[in-house]
Amino acid sequence: MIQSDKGADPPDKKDMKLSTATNPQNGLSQILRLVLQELSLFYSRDVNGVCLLYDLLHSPWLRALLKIYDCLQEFKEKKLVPATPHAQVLSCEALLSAHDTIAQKDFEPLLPPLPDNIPESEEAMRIVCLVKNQQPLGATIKRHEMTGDILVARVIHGGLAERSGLLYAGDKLVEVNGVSVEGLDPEQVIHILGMSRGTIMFKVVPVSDPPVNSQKMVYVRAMTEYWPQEDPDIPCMDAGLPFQKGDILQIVDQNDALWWQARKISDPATCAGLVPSNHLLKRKQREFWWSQPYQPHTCLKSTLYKEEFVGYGQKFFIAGFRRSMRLCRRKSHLSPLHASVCCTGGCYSAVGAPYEEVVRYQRRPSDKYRLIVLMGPSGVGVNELRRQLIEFNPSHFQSAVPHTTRTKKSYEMNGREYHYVSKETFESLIYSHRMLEYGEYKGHLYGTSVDAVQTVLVEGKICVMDLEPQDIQVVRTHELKPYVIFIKPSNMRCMKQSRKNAKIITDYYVDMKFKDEDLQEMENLAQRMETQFGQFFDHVIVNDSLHDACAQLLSAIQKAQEEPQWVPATWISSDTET
Ligand SMILES: Nc1ncnc2c1ncn2[C@@H]1O[C@H](COP(=O)(O)OP(=O)(O)OP(=O)(O)O)[C@@H](O)[C@H]1O
Repeated sequence: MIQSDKGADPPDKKDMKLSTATNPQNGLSQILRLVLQELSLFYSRDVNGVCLLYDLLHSPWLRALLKIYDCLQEFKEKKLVPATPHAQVLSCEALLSAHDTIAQKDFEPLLPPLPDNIPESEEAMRIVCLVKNQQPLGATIKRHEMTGDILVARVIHGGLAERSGLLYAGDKLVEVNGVSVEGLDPEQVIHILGMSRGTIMFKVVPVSDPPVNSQKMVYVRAMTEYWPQEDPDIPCMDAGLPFQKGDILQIVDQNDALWWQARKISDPATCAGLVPSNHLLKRKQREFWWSQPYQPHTCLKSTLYKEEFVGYGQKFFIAGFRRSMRLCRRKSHLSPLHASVCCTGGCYSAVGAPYEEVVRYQRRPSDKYRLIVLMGPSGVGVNELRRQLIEFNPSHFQSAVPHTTRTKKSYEMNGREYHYVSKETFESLIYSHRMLEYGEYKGHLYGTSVDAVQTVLVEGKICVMDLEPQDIQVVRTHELKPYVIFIKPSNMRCMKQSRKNAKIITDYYVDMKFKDEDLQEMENLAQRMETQFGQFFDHVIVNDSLHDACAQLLSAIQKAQEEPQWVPATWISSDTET
């Protein structure tokens, strides 16, 4: 039996490969030697035995021989054969002929000689041939107000015309596909272009100084929306780029004071489009797009006041969940104090800058964590999610301890539930812009200070705070680099189901169940918040299933801290740490 013949075992496959690779001769003679050795053992055996045949077929040397045969066969098939027996001679001749043509400047087609008597005023023409494909040509034309000439108004970045490098803004069109454009309207020229198939030939008088785009690429966040179809002023509606609040745009050309060229970073492959410049959009916003100011939740009226210890009854104490603090937050916009400071403090007005310059920011492991801001309509679950997050990992996530002017109760501790301060101290914090949010409730002031947030961040923890949207501009500083997560209700049908046992907090009822009107109000408010403040939201989570929403929140926070994000450019340029 071959199995018993251990002494004649072939060297293992790996070694065989190695030795074959270093010296093919050695490997082959080794195999052949093995074959002869093995064959000698077969002489004395019964040639009719099935076992013999079995052993023979399973013997490693036979397989090795078959492999060698396959390799030889493959090599024979692969052998390269020249396409023609004279290939080498032919290629040599072609090279020499090309060399001679270039050396003798023997180019075709031969152009007729220039006439001797060209008047000085004769304009040089350029003939441009573009092959039309599915894409637009990427250029706009206009009629010169004085001369009536048809001019290339702008060449769109990334379009066919720009990529050809042959058409420039300011070039004068003379002919399109052999048809003179003299006296035609731009619309008639567009019609000729629309009718043409395949190649389009332009005869142009080139502009004397083609514009050079030396500006650096700028990225901006759209703080408003823009719909070219609804803008009667846009020079070419088809070339317009629509965008929504919060879209990140790459501004590729700012040569024109009124109309910039931009592309969305979510769609980088497409050619650019026209967008109003910062100056123009600001003007348009003032003229047409004054959106209705946001009206926060005002339906809660104080009648019966009963202190409720929201924040207790958990496994441990978490600051910033007190009922009075939460009710006060909702009313903060109504406070006259808030209004007076807010206006001098540069809070967001409905007509703010339409574009905000942004850059990519990647937090370094040694940097403090970014502040996490949760916001959403009252009752959507902002506090529930914040509480779950802190309970999930209290050594990693924490709330800031708020300030209040009310007196400390016997069971409270200064710096645990609140920082208890005098009205004067509280107001001086407001006037020195050290309060991120504040409000008045039942004659007392409540609020969260920058320092309270910094205390959490300096400890190397992630500070998670709940904020009303009208306070968003106050926290948007390079110091805190907030990442804003909007918590959104799902549709009414799902909310009715998921909020069956949920309790709403009001200042006259404790543990009141959600009514349909509450859910409807929540949905309306969420829509208004999104419309007015959507540009500030870095991430949106629909809070339907609490479990899913928590998981999404955790993952969003991780991304905010560990992955590059678009942030206002001012946060980075004024950041001494980076
Ligand atoms: N996904 C959810 N499924 C079921 N119940 C939820 C969900 N999210 C929140 N709740 C419940 O809804 C109620 C209101 O939530 P929460 O107190 O967090 O609201 P809120 O957004 O903080 O509003 P407010 O600031 O007015 O208190 C609570 O009883 C909470 O447990």
